[in-house]
Amino acid sequence: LIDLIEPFKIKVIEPVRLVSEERRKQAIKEAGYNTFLLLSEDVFIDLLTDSGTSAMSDNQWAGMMLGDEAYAGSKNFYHLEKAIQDVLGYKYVTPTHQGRGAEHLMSQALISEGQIVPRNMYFTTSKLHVNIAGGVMPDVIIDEAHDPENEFEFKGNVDLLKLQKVIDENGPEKIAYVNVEMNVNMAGGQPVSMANLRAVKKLCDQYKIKVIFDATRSSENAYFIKTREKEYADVPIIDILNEMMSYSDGCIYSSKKDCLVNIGGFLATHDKEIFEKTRSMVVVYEGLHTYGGMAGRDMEAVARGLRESTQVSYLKYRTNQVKLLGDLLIEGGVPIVRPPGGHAIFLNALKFLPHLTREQWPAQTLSAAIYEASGVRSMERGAISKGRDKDGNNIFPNLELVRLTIPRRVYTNTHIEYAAECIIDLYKRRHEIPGLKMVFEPEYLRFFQATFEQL
Ligand SMILES: Cc1ncc(COP(=O)(O)O)c(/C=N/[C@@H](Cc2ccccc2)C(=O)O)c1O
Repeated sequence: LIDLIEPFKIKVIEPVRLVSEERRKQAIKEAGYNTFLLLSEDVFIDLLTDSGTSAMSDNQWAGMMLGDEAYAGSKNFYHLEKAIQDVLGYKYVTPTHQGRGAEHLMSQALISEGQIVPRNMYFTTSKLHVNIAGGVMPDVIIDEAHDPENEFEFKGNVDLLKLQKVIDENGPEKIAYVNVEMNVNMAGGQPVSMANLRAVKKLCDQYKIKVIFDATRSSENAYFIKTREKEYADVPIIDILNEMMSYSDGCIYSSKKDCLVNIGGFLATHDKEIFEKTRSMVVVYEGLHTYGGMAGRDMEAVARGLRESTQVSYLKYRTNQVKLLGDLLIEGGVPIVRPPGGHAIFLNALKFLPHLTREQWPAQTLSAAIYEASGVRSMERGAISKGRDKDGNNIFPNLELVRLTIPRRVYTNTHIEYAAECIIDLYKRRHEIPGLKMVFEPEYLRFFQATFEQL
């Protein structure tokens, strides 16, 4: 039990309720079988995302009362800058309203038409911002990441041979930067090892290619380095993070995850040139360079949350709660991506619903069926998220997944057990679940707003 014990006690609660099965059937139909379109009040346990859904600490809430809402030079910005310098080791900080703001600035600043941004594995908004800036984003992740059952403990690693091939085939000048995400979301929340980060930087330095991290879940990645790379067993998380970031030129960071806040983002860098480019642009798209679309109080909450995210007792509880869900599902025979990720458990929808064709959207079908059966909301992370290729054809990735994403410091293990039990029950009657057909497809990031009907 000691591995699961919460390093906090609860002071404020927010009531949740399980609406009737009849209402759930109606609600998911009204939402076009897209969990993004459900009303929060119809959701019992919300495992859609870990983004912006954490519970803040008393320390962070106290910080909210210290918001310096000066338009320029807010003291909260300097607290945020100091926290990033201390925890991540970057000297320069550009605040943004959330991760996409930082992705927009970074891609606009560093990419010219036709350039390439190799990344371990794509993320939807990251890829779109690279495309908007005129670039392409080939995946260079190791093959193990595409095998849901493979138990390699650093499935987020960059495949150095694949990266070398992209450089050799296109020439280093065509590479805008190499982009490495930590606890790779689309691979199942899978970490990158310190050894791999070091090797990627060494390779890129040979060609003077910049390395930019997506550090959105880097505290949880640091915890996996501490627990899985033996030389780091006794190294403090803050020192592991500093070393990780030393193998990059800069990062984008959606504060809505590991920084334990409801809104916020930033771009941080060791490189004065990147800083000056992005700082000049932030005033066009986000706000002044000392608030970047955040209120002072929000910057204070991020500064305090980033520091809190380096506490081992918290990271141990957090990642073990995710693993609890994974272990319960494995015990129940439910196919999931292994090993359990840092922020979520990913169901293998192809194995869960083998009677459906890819055009019946197994992952979309499963996430809707889970909600109807249990009131638990999850997110489709398969072909609907992957989208279409440049010829407009649907892409059907190996990883047709449903993400059960655990918010930080929000749900108890009883909630986790309830979700597992309901999914195991659904698995037993999986052959009864009909597929879906898409009836509306928006232009961008279709998974947010597409609607479906049951076949
Ligand atoms: C590795 C990584 N990098 C950047 C961002 C953007 O940050 P932001 O603009 O949201 O702050 C995200 C956001 N991830 C959220 C929200 C989301 C976003 C798009 C599709 C589905 C869900 C999620 O995974 O739930 C991320 O995971």
